[in-house]
Amino acid sequence: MDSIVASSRLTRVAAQIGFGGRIFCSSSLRNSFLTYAEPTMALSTYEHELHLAVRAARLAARLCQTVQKKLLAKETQSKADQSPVTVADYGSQALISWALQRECGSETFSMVAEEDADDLRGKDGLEMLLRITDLVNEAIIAEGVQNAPKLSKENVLEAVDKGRSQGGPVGRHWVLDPIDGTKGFVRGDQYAVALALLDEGDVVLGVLACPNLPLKGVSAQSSSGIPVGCLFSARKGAGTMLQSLDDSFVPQKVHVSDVDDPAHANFCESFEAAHSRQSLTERIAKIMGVKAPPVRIDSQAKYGAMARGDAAIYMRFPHVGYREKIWDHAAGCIVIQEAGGVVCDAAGNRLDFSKGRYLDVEHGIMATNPKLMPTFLASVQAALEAENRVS
Ligand SMILES: Nc1ncnc2c1ncn2[C@@H]1O[C@H](COP(=O)(O)O)[C@@H](OP(=O)(O)O)[C@H]1O
Ligand SMILES: [Mg+2]
Ligand SMILES: [Mg+2]
Ligand SMILES: [Mg+2]
Repeated sequence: MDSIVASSRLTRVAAQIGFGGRIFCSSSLRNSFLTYAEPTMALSTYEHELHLAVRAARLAARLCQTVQKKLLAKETQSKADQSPVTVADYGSQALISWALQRECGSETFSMVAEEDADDLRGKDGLEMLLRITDLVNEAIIAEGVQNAPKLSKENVLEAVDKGRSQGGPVGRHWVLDPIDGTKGFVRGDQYAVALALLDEGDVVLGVLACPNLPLKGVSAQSSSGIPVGCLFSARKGAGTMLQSLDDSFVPQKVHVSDVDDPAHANFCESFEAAHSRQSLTERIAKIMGVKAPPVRIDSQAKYGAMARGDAAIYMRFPHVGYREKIWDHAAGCIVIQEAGGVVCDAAGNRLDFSKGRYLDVEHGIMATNPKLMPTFLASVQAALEAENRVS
């Protein structure tokens, strides 16, 4: 932790931005913030939006932490696709939607988010909805947001349903996974609150709040004394920063691993075998000459871990028929790219987040540093060809 030192200056500036009530950062009041803070400290492109995203993701992460500590069986449901969703997924989405609309205004607000409120409407969802409404109001009170009205259950339904946008190549759209890695969350393992901003089809900023990720080393034991709780933030052209989720350390720039010898590289992949074909990734690693066993963790925490060099390679090859969604990769993708990494599909195409809620890719998603990418791509293609020959 030696290089991560506390800074009252940065913490003070950060505290002036956002929901603390000291300065209300709606776009209409943005200029007054600039005048107040420091006339020379003009916020460059998307800097203001990144601050909002960081504050919103932190707020939601706190709600998730509260819930994860004592999650009850009745607080988890199964969605139509059999995947789990909890009161914290909905609560996180409602909070972020509410917080961003409060700052940015609701007229032109657009958000592409994973959850919708369908299952909360009607008798069967009422108990869960009441619990979510309590959690959201408690989180707002705990944050000390000034003049915040108490949200009704209808307000919560509306906030969740704001995430139904179709996104696309025109205009600005927030992209949210309120809990990425819900299976990890329910298991008590890794998960991430993942928030990105799409502008004219391009991801321009991304935030990953990873409450259970150690500040150093993805596999650090709790007995090591290394604090837990990371927040990665990236802005186009400005790099990727890592700070502690509790804001007690100065943000630090991170960089992907620069290893260029596969024999010294390691790779990360999904914890859940159902989410990525582990026999294929094993084959790819073998062809490439990677010797280390896979680091398996849930959620886009993988992208964060990779952005700071914990793993040199990321692989995700879903089983046939699965279609990726943009919220599962938008924030993580820019976090890696701004840390100097490359993200693409198995044909070497960059990921295109401008096509709506889905993210269509060839075979899967892969990431590494620019030096390893040519060998990595060739190994993936060789492994896929070998698989075709067998079947
Ligand atoms: N059969 C499947 N194949 C691939 N991905 C799947 C899947 N079922 C669910 N997922 C996605 O995998 C995400 C978790 O990623 P990871 O495998 O890296 O932990 C889930 O995000 P949610 O937990 O937000 O639903 C979900 O979108
Ligand atoms: Mg889900
Ligand atoms: Mg997800
Ligand atoms: Mg999710």
